[in-house]
Amino acid sequence: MFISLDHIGKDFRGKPAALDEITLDLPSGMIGLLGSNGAGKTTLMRILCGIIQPTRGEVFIDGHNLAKASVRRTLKKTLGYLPQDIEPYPNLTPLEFLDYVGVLKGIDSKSSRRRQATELVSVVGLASAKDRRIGGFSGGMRRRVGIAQALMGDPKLLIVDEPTAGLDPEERVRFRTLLASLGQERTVVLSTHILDDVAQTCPYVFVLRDGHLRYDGATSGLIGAAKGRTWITAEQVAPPPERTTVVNAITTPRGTRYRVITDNPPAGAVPAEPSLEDGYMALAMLNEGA
Ligand SMILES: Nc1ncnc2c1ncn2[C@@H]1O[C@H](COP(=O)(O)OP(=O)(O)OP(=O)(O)O)[C@@H](O)[C@H]1O
Repeated sequence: MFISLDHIGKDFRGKPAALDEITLDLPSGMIGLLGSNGAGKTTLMRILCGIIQPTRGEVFIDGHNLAKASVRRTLKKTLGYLPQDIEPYPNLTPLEFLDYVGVLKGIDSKSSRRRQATELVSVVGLASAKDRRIGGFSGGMRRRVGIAQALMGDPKLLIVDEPTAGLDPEERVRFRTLLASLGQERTVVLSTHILDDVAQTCPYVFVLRDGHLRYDGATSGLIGAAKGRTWITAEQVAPPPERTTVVNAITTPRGTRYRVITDNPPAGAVPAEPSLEDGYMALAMLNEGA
C-alpha cells in the first residue's frame, strides 16, 4: 500500500495549526511516528484513517484521493486503527467483541467473522482467554484485544497510537515483537513516546513538532543527528553544564554524570555512542537553534 501526504494542514478553531505543510511518502513496513505532546500525531493518524478531513492538502492511498467518500469507504475495509483510549466492552468475551467489530467493518459472513476472530485471538496470544469476559483482563490483555480488533478484515495499513503505554516491560516487549511481525506483511504506523520501541522495531521514522514535520527518513539517520554531539560529563559536574541538552543524569556517591548533547563539550567529558533518544534530542536542539 502506497500512502502519500501532500501539503497537509489542519486547523482547529482559535488555535495555531495542529498540522502544517506535511508532505510525506510512507514506505511499507514499520514506521515510527514521534513527537512531543500536542505535536499533532493523533490528528495526523485520524486524517490517515479518514476519521477527520484535513483543512488543506490531500492524502492519497494507492493513488486514490482520500477526500472522496468512496475512497474512505474502501479504506475502512483495508485499515486497522488502534486508538490510544480504546476500551473494549467489558461484558463481552474477545470472540464476541471481535465478531461485533467484524460487523462494523462490513464483514457480512458470520462464519468468516468467527474464523478470523478465532485466528486473531491466537495471533495476539489470547487463545486460552477467548471465552472469558474482557472486564477481568489485565491492561496488557486489553491492549491485545485492541490490536486484534484492529486486525479484523486483514488490513494492509495498521495505525497504532501509543500501544505500549502503561504496559509492564515484559508485556511491552511481547507487544512490540507482535507489531514487528505484523509489519512484515503490511504498513504499520506506530505512534509512541517510547523511543526504544521505535529503535527496536522501525527502520523508518518521522518526527512532528508543533504541527510541522521535522524529520522523515531512516531511523539510523535520526540517530546520526547526535553523532559527535553525545557526551558523558565527568562525575563532579553539577549542575548540568551550560549550552547543552541533558538527556539523562546518573548520580553516584561521588557526584553526577550527565549525558548531554552539545557541540561544545565541557572539559573532561567523554564521547558516547548515540541512541535514538540522543538523536531525537539533538534534532530538538538543532530545531531550537541551541
Ligand atoms: N478535536 C479537537 N479540537 C480542538 N483542538 C484539537 C482537537 N484535536 C486536537 N486538537 C489540538 O491539536 C493539537 C495537536 O493535538 P494532537 O492530539 O494531534 O497531538 P499529539 O501529538 O497526538 O499529542 P499527545 O502526544 O499528547 O497525544 C493540540 O494543540 C490539540 O489541542
